[in-house]
Amino acid sequence: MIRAHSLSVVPRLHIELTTLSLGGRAVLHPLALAPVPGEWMAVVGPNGAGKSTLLRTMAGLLPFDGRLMLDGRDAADWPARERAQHIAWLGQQEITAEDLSAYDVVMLGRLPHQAWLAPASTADRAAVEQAMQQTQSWDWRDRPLSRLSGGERQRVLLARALAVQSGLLLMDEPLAHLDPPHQSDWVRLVRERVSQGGAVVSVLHELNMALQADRLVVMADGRIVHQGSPRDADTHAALQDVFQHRLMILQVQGRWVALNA
Ligand SMILES: Nc1ncnc2c1ncn2[C@@H]1O[C@H](COP(=O)(O)OP(=O)(O)OP(=O)(O)O)[C@@H](O)[C@H]1O
Repeated sequence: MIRAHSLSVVPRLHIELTTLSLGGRAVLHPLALAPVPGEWMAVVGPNGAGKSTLLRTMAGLLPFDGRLMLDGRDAADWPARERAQHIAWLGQQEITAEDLSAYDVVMLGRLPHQAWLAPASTADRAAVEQAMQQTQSWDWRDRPLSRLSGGERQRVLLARALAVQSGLLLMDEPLAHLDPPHQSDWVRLVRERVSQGGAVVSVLHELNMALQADRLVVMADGRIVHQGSPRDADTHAALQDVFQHRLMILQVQGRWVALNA
């Protein structure tokens, strides 16, 4: 695996939310969260807990009552291009141009760095190749997205988020469709990002992957009910609570794993 570009700027994001409503119903309740540079945060919780909504809110994609601050300034006051250089987003079931080649999809990640209608620079092309090599999607760079499998497509979309070379990476269910070796590769990529000082926040259903994060954010009913180390007993207790004690959390060869009870 090749090394990622070093991260020059890692912005501090901080959300303080009072409420967020969708379709006239409050789905997020008072909460605060601040990703830490050099840390991988995994957001977990049962279906409908509000994980994706929280992540979309942090990406500035949903209006809410409260404050979203980026480096001490209201995120809405940042020029959109500059903000997009600092925060990369990998969403679920994103609508993408299916006819674009995988290469061109990843190049979309470079838009925040490009002048209006300017051709891709050498740095843009290098960033795209590096991201596609890192996700092992370079071999199908010429194929349209519509002709890729679910997992292949997810690796292209992950490469697009990596190609932004942002200090903050927000990913909603990044492991969807990935087979076990590529899930492990994703964890290695995240580890590499945070070792360079980047901040990563991921919503994950795969608890065994989430238990490898630096911090677990446990959600239920639109609230953060616990934040802590995945190694702490109180974090395990919070997980047990939100999943109705239908889990076993065990240590196997030094690693915490969750099994369905
Ligand atoms: N467009 C919408 N209009 C109304 N309610 C919505 C809308 N989108 C989501 N919700 C509701 O908001 C709540 C939180 O949804 P969200 O997708 O954030 O949950 P989640 O924790 O990511 O769930 P999952 O694990 O199932 O992906 C759910 O109760 C959901 O039904």
